[in-house]
Amino acid sequence: MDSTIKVEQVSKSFGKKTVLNNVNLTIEKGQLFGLIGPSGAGKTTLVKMIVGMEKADTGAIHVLNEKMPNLALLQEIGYMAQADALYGELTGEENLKFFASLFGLTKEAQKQRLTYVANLVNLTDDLKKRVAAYSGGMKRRLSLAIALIQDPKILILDEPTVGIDPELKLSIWKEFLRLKNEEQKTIIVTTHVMDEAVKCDYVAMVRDGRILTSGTPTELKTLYKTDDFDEVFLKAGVKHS
Ligand SMILES: Nc1ncnc2c1ncn2[C@@H]1O[C@H](COP(=O)(O)OP(=O)(O)OP(=O)(O)O)[C@@H](O)[C@H]1O
Repeated sequence: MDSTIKVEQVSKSFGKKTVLNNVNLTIEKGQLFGLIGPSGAGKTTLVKMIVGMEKADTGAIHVLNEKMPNLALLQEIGYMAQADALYGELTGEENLKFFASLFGLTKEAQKQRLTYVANLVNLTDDLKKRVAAYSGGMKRRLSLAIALIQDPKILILDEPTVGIDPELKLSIWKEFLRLKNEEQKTIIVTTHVMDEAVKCDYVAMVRDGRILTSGTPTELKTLYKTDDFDEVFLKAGVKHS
């Protein structure tokens, strides 16, 4: 098995509610993979299972050929959750140092990564401020920086650009593309914004716990005979309703 992430026949329920229903996905090394779908579709549950924070009821998930969940793989997976998990009483820098210390980085490597990630998300000048005094967008940016701190092979980013202004959003997407193209990172991004979907190499559209359709943005536009990605989603939904 050579794919970086393989999700096979995965289903998950919470109580009586089926949240994921027989999901299959294959994500290759160096791919920027978009999980697109409305609120409640099951995207967060799916990425949490890939990270190893939730367990599938049935089916299997493999990351870098290891069956998930697997604690040893946390070093290789940078995860940015939808809700920021930050220490408000600490400064931005202290938060970054804390998370860096969880991974096996030398002091020098920690310093270099800290400077790089802070600069990347435009927080260098705010590192000495307490996180409790950060705006919502600054907290998102700090969460993104934390996901990148250990230089993982895989990045799993749950709605990474929500609450971030358009200019920074563009520069963050530029960096995702650079990480993928130059460093062969494998990146999963969840979003409900279609202009982000078209930037992905491969897109899976999720609704009601099922993958409605998947393919490259160009393949999907051809398949559904439209240039408008919103319309692809609507047409895929009608086909499966
Ligand atoms: N721990 C849980 N217990 C019970 N229900 C849950 C739990 N986690 C998620 N759900 C339910 O599962 C469904 C899918 O939620 P999920 O967060 O995966 O969707 P999503 O596509 O990420 O939506 P959003 O874009 O709003 O985050 C929702 O109906 C949600 O209420």
